[in-house]
Amino acid sequence: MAEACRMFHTALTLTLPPSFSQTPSRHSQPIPRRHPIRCSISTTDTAKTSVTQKIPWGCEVDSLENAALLQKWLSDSGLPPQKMGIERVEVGERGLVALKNIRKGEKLLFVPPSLVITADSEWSCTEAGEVLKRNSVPDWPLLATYLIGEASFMQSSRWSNYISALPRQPYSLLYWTRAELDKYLEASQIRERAIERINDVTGTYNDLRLRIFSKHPHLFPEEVFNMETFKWSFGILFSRLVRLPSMDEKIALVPWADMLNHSCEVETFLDYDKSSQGVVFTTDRTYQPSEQVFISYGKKSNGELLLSYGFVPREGTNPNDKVELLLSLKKSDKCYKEKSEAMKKHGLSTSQCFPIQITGWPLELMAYAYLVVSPPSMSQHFEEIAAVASNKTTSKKDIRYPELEEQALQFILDSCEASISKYSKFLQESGSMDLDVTSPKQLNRRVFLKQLAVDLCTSERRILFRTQYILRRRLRDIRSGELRALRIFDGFRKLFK
Ligand SMILES: C[S@@+](CC[C@H](N)C(=O)[O-])C[C@H]1O[C@@H](n2cnc3c(N)ncnc32)[C@H](O)[C@@H]1O
Repeated sequence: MAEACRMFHTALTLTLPPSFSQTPSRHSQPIPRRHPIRCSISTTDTAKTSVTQKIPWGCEVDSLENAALLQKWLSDSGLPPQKMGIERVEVGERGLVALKNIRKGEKLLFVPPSLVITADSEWSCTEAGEVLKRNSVPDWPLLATYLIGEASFMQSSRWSNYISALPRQPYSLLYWTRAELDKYLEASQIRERAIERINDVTGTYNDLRLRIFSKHPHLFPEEVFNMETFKWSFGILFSRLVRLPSMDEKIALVPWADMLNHSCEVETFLDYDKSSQGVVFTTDRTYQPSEQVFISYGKKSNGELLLSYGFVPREGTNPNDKVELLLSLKKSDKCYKEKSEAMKKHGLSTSQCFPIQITGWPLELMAYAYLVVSPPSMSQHFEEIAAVASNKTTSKKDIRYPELEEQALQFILDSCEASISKYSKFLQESGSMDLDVTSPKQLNRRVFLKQLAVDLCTSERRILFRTQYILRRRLRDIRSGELRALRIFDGFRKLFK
């Protein structure tokens, strides 16, 4: 799923194209009967009421009964015999476990295209699909609507066994309220990403409602297609949708394959295999019977994994972990106007985030720091530095201003320390908890969210501590080098005297 899941962190343009044709459907087909469902219409505070009471499909996250029915339906529908079975597992609640010895380099799964859900899948209500396609609804909102539509048909949908095995409430930051995000993720930039994502999903739903659903209420009744059900379907898409590079980069829900959990220690991902004509992955290690089999959801940081999948890997196990460091240009800067204009011109903001890994930080961050600390005498270079900071330049990237280096590093260090103190404040206040989050069902929601936040903040602060250490050492070296140079210069002066 690595490649496939890379899509989840690309900027998501959920909003629909501005011009929606309102042409009525050419051929109206009888609409299959929907099972009566009672979904409440859009709520503003999502956590006040549990979604479990609202979404009448799907199952508890650890339900094996529905998973067994899924497994049987898949076999009856053409899924070849498998070397793995769905079981309750320690990491990820349900997962695929080896039933036999599995070799390294073996291809597994072979899910045929007929069992894969894409934007081209047939709708139980053909007319609804046609309306969306006629309105050029992009794949993500189209699939979200498709999933709700199929779910509402329950047994009459061909995907009913699949949908019944999906979690009724996927783990996702979409289900955190604004108050919970503010309280638990105040220190982390993931909070902003979550708010942005929630707004995207809300905006997409409102857009669809305004432009399409309200015009075709017989196809998209509000009791079925509402904010609650969209939150569910987007939660499912964020945590299960994959991009299949060898299937023209199509995005797809792949039943069975989406029972595989993520491990930071493997690199293998799902893709379409043209020779066997199925979705497969190739193991990059051996598995003994009863061992859980993993794939990679992509090179994602702990924050990104929490955002889309609702979990944080064990501390220190994610080599792709990173933290976003916020750097800001002060309004009191003598060249605020010139610098902010140069930033704006290159798509930067006066408060800009840069990713930091345990192994270091990008050149863009250093360029941004140079720009912030550069004196008025360097105003002719502002544009050039901003271009490097924005990563949109084709010219040589590695700019160096030795005379500004100490100030730039000190500026980054100050920003890093300000961020560390935010994390430390949260971690101190939350107290040191040692709770097992592998069975969140038993844990009270607040404790569960708090533990996830503690895990995330601990891992992000760890990267910042390392950055702080490197910055301090570099500054110490620069300063001691300067001191040495000064002493040598002083020695020469005395000699000449
Ligand atoms: C693609 S689904 C995998 C199947 C899922 N466990 C199930 O039972 O439906 C992704 C979800 O599995 C869980 N998951 C996957 N990898 C995990 C991990 N390493 N640790 C904890 N949870 C994980 C998360 O809840 C995530 O949202």
